[in-house]
Amino acid sequence: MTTEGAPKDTSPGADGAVPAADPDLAAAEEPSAGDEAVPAASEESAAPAGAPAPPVDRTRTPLVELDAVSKYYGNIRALEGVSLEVHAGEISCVLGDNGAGKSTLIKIIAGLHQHDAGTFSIEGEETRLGSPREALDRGIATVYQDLAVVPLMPVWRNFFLGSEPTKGVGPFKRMDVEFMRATTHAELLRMGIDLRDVDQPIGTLSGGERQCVAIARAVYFGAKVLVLDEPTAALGVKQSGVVLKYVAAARDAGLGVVLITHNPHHAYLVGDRFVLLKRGAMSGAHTRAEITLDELTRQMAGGSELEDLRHELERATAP
Ligand SMILES: Nc1ncnc2c1ncn2[C@@H]1O[C@H](COP(=O)(O)OP(=O)(O)OP(=O)(O)O)[C@@H](O)[C@H]1O
Repeated sequence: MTTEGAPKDTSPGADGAVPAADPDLAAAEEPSAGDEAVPAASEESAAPAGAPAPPVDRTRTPLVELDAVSKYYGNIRALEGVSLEVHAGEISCVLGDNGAGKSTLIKIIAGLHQHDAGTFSIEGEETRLGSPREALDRGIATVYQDLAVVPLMPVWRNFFLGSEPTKGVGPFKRMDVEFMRATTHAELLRMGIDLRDVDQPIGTLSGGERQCVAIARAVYFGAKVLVLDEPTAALGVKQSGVVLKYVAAARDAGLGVVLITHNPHHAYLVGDRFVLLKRGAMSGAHTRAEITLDELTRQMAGGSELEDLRHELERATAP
């Protein structure tokens, strides 16, 4: 996996309940005895059943804020005028089709690329990140879709990869294996992941479980902002539900989450804010209270373009 950072100070407990608005996900079977129930919600609301979506507080300083950010690769406009707010305890979803600019946006937030125009602020301070290491030091952890795990190494070893604690001094210094085992088990449990054997090679876990371990790792290492690159893209319905539950658990632990996805159903299950990208530009930005799942889906599907196409087809086939 590819998240790392400084060991955390504190973080509150997580409760991973995710309301289900996607009928397929709502129907998904629960993964293990340790998992909590996924109550079904109407598609108009992803707040817990019956409760209205909490109002978005526009006065707080975001953990991360992009304001009219642009990025060009030579003549290619990868991003233009894109704005995004990421708040503690909230999930900001970035939706877009292939080539929309999602990866470019991640790379700017993760410190791999720098923006060409606009502003990028972390906790109110305008910033230009020089490297992924700098992003991590500022509390931004990115979990990529193709997690860089060592498949044959145990789960606990992957959990601490690159940040292994040691005990003893001088020639007696060695990795604190017992601490790593116990901590990995406890941290996964705290996120609601009851992995019976943390000694099993991480390669034996499902793709969804590996995503969950990466999320738990970011929380443990004290990330303030968690960027998730299409965490459900390669997963089936059931596994997607499990991963979204842990995305919500990270949010409930107080992190600000950026969820990149092309699936409006997945976004609406957990999202507080939605930014839609199309060919590098922002085609919409909404808080949860401002948009329904139907409308989000329509906009993602290129609502007005589809309408135009339908009219054209009707004209073309008219007698
Ligand atoms: N290194 C690069 N050099 C030149 N053009 C690039 C580079 N990276 C991305 N692009 C272009 O920038 C645009 C946005 O690409 P980006 O990868 O950010 O989109 P995306 O939404 O992540 O797409 P996908 O879902 O297919 O990964 C595309 O037109 C792409 O071809």
